[in-house]
Amino acid sequence: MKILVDENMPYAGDLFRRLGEVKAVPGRPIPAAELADADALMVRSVTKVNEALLSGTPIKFVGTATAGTDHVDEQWLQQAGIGFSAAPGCNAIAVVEYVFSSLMLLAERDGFDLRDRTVGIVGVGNVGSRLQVRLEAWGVKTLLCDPPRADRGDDGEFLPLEDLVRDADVLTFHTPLFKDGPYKSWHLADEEVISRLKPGTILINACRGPVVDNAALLRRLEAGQPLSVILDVWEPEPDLDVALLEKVDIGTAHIAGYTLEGKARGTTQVFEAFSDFIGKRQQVALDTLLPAPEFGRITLHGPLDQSILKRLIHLVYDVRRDDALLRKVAGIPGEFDKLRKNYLERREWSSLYVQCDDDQAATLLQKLGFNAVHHPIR
Ligand SMILES: NC(=O)c1ccc[n+]([C@@H]2O[C@H](COP(=O)([O-])OP(=O)(O)OC[C@H]3O[C@@H](n4cnc5c(N)ncnc54)[C@H](O)[C@@H]3O)[C@@H](O)[C@H]2O)c1
Ligand SMILES: O=C(O)[C@H](O)[C@H](O)COP(=O)(O)O
Repeated sequence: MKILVDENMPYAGDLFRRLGEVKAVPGRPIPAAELADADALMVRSVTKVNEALLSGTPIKFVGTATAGTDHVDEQWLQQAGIGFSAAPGCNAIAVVEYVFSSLMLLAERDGFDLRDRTVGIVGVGNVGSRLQVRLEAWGVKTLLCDPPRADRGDDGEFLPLEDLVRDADVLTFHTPLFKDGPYKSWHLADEEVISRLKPGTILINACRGPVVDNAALLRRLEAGQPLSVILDVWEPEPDLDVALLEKVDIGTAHIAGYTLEGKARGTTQVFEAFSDFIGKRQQVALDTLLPAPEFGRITLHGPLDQSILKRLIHLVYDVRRDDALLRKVAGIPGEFDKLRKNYLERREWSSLYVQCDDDQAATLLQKLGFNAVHHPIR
């Protein structure tokens, strides 16, 4: 059995080799000749999976090691009898930590306490709900918008987008990209929505570029609308508008989900789904794959305040490194994808063991996702 895996899928070789012959290939585009004799295809979000790619090939299963699935024509796969699995939630923690890393940066730069701000979360799924939990653990008020969940009658107070636009100081988007249908999210933040944002609003897009109308956003910023903007995703990718990048406060190359843990979870989720599909069910413990982190252990004296939390967060991951890397190469063909391919190792907060002599600091850090313990420190 021949299994094609995207070359940007850590641990894929080691895992899929247990099931067959593995060939690592570029994802943008997948070399057509490799598909001619392959049985399974494991992709990332850069590969459009549809009839044009797979018709006439022997592919029987497609896995995408990503949360988003807008690059996959699931309806066609189903009618073609091709098995499919995504990796829901695999990188949700990474995106949450990206958002925190960015907000801590702006809080320090602009001199505000995050706990005095209200954060509007649009899309309260794997990412949005984890973001809500961590923000609330830190004492930040959140407002939630998720029409599909509201319509399903899920617990929680779900508000219309207009309310978040009116009342939130930070508006952060975490929806799938739906180009049409009842929950269309294409240009959810259009020119009208953007123009109604309060002065000083922080606008974040870490889901899919076209959820925010990039041309409209640039027009509003050029017209002097006072916003802070954090963009991890762009319309279009990889050829983002450099003029927009120059106007945003933080701009990165679609890497919000790129922790080692997030990528490893993505790979293991599709590996497990494929092993199940072929009737050779296997499970993988994530910690057997991951190396020791660069910073493994730290001691913290006394209580936790925003400045200390900011330093802890940035010790594990400081978004400025990815912002600087993108600004250096933006506009040069091929460089956006190269940044993503050669992404520097990044870990999640849980990789940092924090020994605290303050009980409350330890409890709070645990709630925020650090591996914290309360222990007297000599
Ligand atoms: N930048 C990155 O690296 C990165 C990483 C992970 C996910 N993503 C993107 O973020 C999206 C969200 O990720 P997730 O794991 O939370 O997905 P998810 O499917 O778990 O959650 C998405 C939520 O959005 C809601 N939603 C759908 N349409 C909506 C609309 N029109 N308005 C408001 N809410 C709506 C859904 O009901 C759901 O609760 C993914 O689909 C993916 O495209 C990006
Ligand atoms: O949908 C996702 O999971 C993310 O957007 C993911 O991080 C995208 O990364 P890629 O698949 O493009 O490497």
